[in-house]
Amino acid sequence: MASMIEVRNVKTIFEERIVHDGLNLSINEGEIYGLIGPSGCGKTTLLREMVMLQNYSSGSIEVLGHDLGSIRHEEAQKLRREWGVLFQAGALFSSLNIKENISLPLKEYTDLSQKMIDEIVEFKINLVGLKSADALLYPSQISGGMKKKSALARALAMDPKLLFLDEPTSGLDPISAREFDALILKLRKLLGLTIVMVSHDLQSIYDTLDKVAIIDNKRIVYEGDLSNIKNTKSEFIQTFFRGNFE
Ligand SMILES: Nc1ncnc2c1ncn2[C@@H]1O[C@H](COP(=O)(O)OP(=O)(O)OP(=O)(O)O)[C@@H](O)[C@H]1O
Repeated sequence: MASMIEVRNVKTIFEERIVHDGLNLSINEGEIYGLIGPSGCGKTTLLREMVMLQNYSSGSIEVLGHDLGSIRHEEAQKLRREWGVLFQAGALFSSLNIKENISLPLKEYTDLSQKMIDEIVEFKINLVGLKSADALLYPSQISGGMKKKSALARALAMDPKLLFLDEPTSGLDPISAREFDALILKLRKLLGLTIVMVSHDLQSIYDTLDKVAIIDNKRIVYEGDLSNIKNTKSEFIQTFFRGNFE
């Protein structure tokens, strides 16, 4: 299995505060990989480091074979097109309709014709389970579930190999959350994506993740699949999973 992301001995220090004290993990092609841990343990920070939105203090992160610590500007620009990111807030532009939101990366990174862009956007809208007629709605006119789907369609606009999701089901009602989980599984199968996901949603964790890294006390206390997790001595793990191991 090809390795997509390698995190080696990563330390992250904000002023005096040590957030990560030597993280190691590896994410393989085709995996849905979860980052789990107590609030404030640095899950979002690690995700941001993986997509070059945040610097780490030492160690190394390699994404698709590129060492982010020594990457050149042009190479970095190219690499950014290889992934899609769905942040917690969804972050759609409120002044743009769904179609315009999804078109943004295609306009920014490609010189495709408007007709071509329209076709790609139409395809992505259907791919995430929205209707073609939704394309002209503005973010204020759609439900939370539809916002997440629209943001996901935008993250997929450039046909990325890698997809980063920060708590994708947070704020969704249980039905929409399960629908979103099913969508993620479908997309992985259909597009062969590798997915890195921060999550607090126990159902989502069990239903979608192949492998997890649990961050606690600044370190990875567990990396592996969920079936072996119950034997790990960690107060967070025992509390979080409430003894409900698979
Ligand atoms: N740019 C920054 N400058 C200073 N401190 C920061 C910065 N970014 C994050 N932090 C701190 O790093 C710690 C980890 O934050 P992070 O958001 O990564 O945690 P998290 O595990 O994702 O939390 P949650 O589950 O609550 O979203 C927090 O204490 C946060 O305040």
